Amino acid sequence: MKFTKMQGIGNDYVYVNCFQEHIENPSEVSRRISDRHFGIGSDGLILIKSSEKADFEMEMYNADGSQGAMCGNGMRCVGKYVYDYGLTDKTRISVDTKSGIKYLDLTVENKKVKQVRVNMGEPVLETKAIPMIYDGEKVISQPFNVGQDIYEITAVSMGNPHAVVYVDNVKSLPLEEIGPKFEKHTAFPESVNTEFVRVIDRRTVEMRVWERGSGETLACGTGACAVAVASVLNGYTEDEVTVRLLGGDLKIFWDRAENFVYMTGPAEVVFEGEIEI
Ligand SMILES: N[C@H](CCC[C@H](N)C(=O)O)C(=O)O
Repeated sequence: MKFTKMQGIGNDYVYVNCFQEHIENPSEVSRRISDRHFGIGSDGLILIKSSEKADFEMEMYNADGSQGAMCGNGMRCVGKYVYDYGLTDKTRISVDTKSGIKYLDLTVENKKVKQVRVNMGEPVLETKAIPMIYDGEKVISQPFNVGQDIYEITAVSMGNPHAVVYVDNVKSLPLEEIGPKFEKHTAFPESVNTEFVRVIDRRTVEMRVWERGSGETLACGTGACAVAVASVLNGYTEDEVTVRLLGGDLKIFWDRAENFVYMTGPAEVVFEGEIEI
């Protein structure tokens, strides 16, 4: 199987061009190749496929083999791949996903994509659509027992579920310990991606993320969007926020008039390779 290793601010996936390759069992392949010692090493697998409804389709799998519905950092890398590798010469493209069609604007320098702006769609707050088991329509800074502690959660879906928690210090968080407790929490029947956020000022936040199916990653694009929406809803920031993640920064803008969330950031190729699967 030929692959391209790419990363979006450190959120790294193995990309397979399914116009050329056919993957029988993507969940198993994702588990195998994601291992950072016995495989290629990645946060998961992303398949670039043809689509009847859009220019392309993105199919995404986490490192544990579970299929995700949407991947923001991955979407930027898909935009870079299809342009740089000659699958399209358009700089405005559409990519279908399990959470609907997303629209991308590609910024090209010297015939290569340097930056991508993605319309990530509408944030979803209704608990049944997150999905989240809760006796109420929305969860905005509501207290929940997680393990032995109480955390205030704001729940947002960007096509995948997110629990946003505000803390005073993200660096000292025992993420390995508390992350799995959120991931397995019974309030989230389809599990959840959890973001721990410190507000720096009205235009800047910093965060770490424990991802459903992948553990801590250096960045999460959909998570950064969920954090921006939660920060506006809680009155902490303006509608345009710089989200500082371990792997780099993302610019997020929640256009309240359109109710679309825009994410802008880089995408890079790390290396190309071939592996027996
Ligand atoms: N890292 C991705 C999110 C992956 C979400 C996945 N962990 C799931 O929802 O199952 C991003 O940049 O948006």
